[in-house]
Amino acid sequence: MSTPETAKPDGAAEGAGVAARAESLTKAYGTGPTAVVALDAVDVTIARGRYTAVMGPSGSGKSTLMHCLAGLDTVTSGRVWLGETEVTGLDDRRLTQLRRDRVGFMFQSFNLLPTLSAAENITLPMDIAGRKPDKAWVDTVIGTLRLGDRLRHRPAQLSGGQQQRVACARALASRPELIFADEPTGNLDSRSGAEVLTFLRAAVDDLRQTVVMVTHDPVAASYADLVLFLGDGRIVDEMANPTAEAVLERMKRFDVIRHG
Ligand SMILES: Nc1ncnc2c1ncn2[C@@H]1O[C@H](COP(=O)(O)OP(=O)(O)OP(=O)(O)O)[C@@H](O)[C@H]1O
Repeated sequence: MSTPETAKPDGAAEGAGVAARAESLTKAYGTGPTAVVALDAVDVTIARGRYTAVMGPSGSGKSTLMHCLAGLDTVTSGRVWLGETEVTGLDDRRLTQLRRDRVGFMFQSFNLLPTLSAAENITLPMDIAGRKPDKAWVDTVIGTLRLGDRLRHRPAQLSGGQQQRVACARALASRPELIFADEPTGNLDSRSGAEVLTFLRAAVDDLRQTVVMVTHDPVAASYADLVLFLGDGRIVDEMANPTAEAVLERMKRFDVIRHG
C-alpha cells in the first residue's frame, strides 16, 4: 500500500499520529504537608509506531507516569488521552474496557497463569473479554517471538526469557494501540533480556506496534527510538536514537545533581 504517509522518508509510516498524550499531568499521593508530588505538570506525547523508553532515578515518577497514561491510576489534575479518547474522566467500567481492548501490558514479573499453557496465556485477556482472537495476527506474533514450539508448555516448563516472550505475545495478541512494559527485562539475565528487547523492537519495526518501556538499564533504553528522562516528577530531557553510552552519561548527570 502506498499512501503519502507510508512514503515518509524517515520510515515514520506508522509514526505519524499520537498514541497517547498527557497535558499538565499532575499526580500527588496523599494530601497536606505529607503529600508527595510524583508527577508535576507533565506534558508528553507518545508517537504512534515508535518505541519510547522512560528513564530516571528511583522515585522520579516513571511508574506513576506509565500508570496514569495507561488508565491504571487516577490523576490529581491535568488530562490524558489514549489516541482520540480522553482517559481522564472515564468511569471505572469504561477504564477497564479501554485497558482491556486498547492497551497491552508487560511487567517485570511475567504475570503468567501457572496452570495454563503458553498458548492459553497468550489469548487469555481476549478470552476473558469474550473477543475472538485474530488467528492470522496471533500466528504472526507467535512467529515473530519464535514461540511456535513452546505453545503447549506451562510457564514452569519455560525459561525466564521464554516466559517473558509469552507475556510479550499476550500483550501483542489483541493488537493494542499501545504496549506498556514496566522493567520487562528486570528479572532476566542479560542474554534473555537482549532477546526480549529485540522482540519488542521487532514488534515496532515489523508489526507496527507502539511501545512505552520503563527501564533502569541504559542498554535496554538503547533499543528505543526515543528516551524520555524524568527527574523529580518532570520530563527534564529527551534523547532520540539513543546509545547505551549516551544514556549512561545522561543518567550520571542526575547523580551529580544529587550528590555533587
Ligand atoms: N501509592 C503510593 N503512595 C504514596 N507515594 C507513592 C505511591 N506510589 C509512588 N509514590 C511516590 O511517588 C514518587 C514516584 O514514584 P514512582 O514509583 O512513580 O517512581 P519510579 O521512578 O517508577 O521509581 P523506581 O525507579 O524506584 O521504580 C516516589 O516519591 C514514590 O515514593
